[in-house]
Amino acid sequence: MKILELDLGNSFLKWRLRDGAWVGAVQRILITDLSLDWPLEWSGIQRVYLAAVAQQALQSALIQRFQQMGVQVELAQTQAVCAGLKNAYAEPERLGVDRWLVMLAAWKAQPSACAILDAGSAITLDYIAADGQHLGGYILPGVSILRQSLLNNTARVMAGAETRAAVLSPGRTTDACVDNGRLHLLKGFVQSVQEEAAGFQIKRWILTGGDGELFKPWLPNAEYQADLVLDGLQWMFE
Ligand SMILES: Nc1ncnc2c1ncn2[C@@H]1O[C@H](COP(=O)(O)OP(=O)(O)O)[C@@H](O)[C@H]1O
Ligand SMILES: CC(C)(COP(=O)(O)O)[C@@H](O)C(=O)NCCC(=O)O
Ligand SMILES: [K+]
Repeated sequence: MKILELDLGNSFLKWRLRDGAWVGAVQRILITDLSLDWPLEWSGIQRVYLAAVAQQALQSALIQRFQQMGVQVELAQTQAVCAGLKNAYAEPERLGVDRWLVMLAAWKAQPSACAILDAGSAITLDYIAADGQHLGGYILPGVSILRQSLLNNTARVMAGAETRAAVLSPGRTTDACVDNGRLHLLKGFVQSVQEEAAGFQIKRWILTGGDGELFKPWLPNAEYQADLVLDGLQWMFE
């Protein structure tokens, strides 16, 4: 059966095709480049699995497009419990479905204590204990949002195009001060949560999300897995 897996985040729509054991390459498009008449070039798809945390209107428009093609869309919903993984939220459905799916994918791949850092539009961190209990987590502004919110709320901090050329040393231009400052902030966060995770007996670290690579130097033993949201969809529906 030909399945289309979709991850509608706050910055990008990511997708891949799956047919039995065959899995296609992941592709992505910026949400701002998505129009309602965006061509859906897929043919012969029998099902669509969708994880969405973007605006409701966009989610509904996407679902409607597939329905017009006669294709059923399975919309992922955050669960309270699945496969021994237990959501920490008192109102489980309020936990972002992308967070739930990355936890599910990590837990299914290896049911052991872990910390999962997902650096997308927002940065999320979630802890899972050895018995599958989600211990909760954190939501932070993402790498781009951090910079953009600074530029948007100050009159004279004017930086040029965004780069990833930052270093951990004092800047001598506005650009360098902004970018290097952000790097220090993120490193400090990672160091702080590593201490906390150790207190929870968590040694396994997993990195994901569009900006996941940026965190690698501070988490050298982390597994980097680019497509955990899409991986999680399979576990939810099959
Ligand atoms: N052209 C781009 N436009 C916007 N963000 C980009 C771009 N290239 C890389 N990024 C980075 O990718 C991040 C989004 O990563 P991703 O995991 O795909 O997010 P989401 O799941 O929230 O859509 C952004 O926060 C930004 O830092
Ligand atoms: C925290 C998020 C914005 C992350 O989204 P993303 O960066 O992947 O676009 C998303 O998981 C979300 O909207 N969560 C709902 C609030 C919560 O998880 O408590
Ligand atoms: K994210």
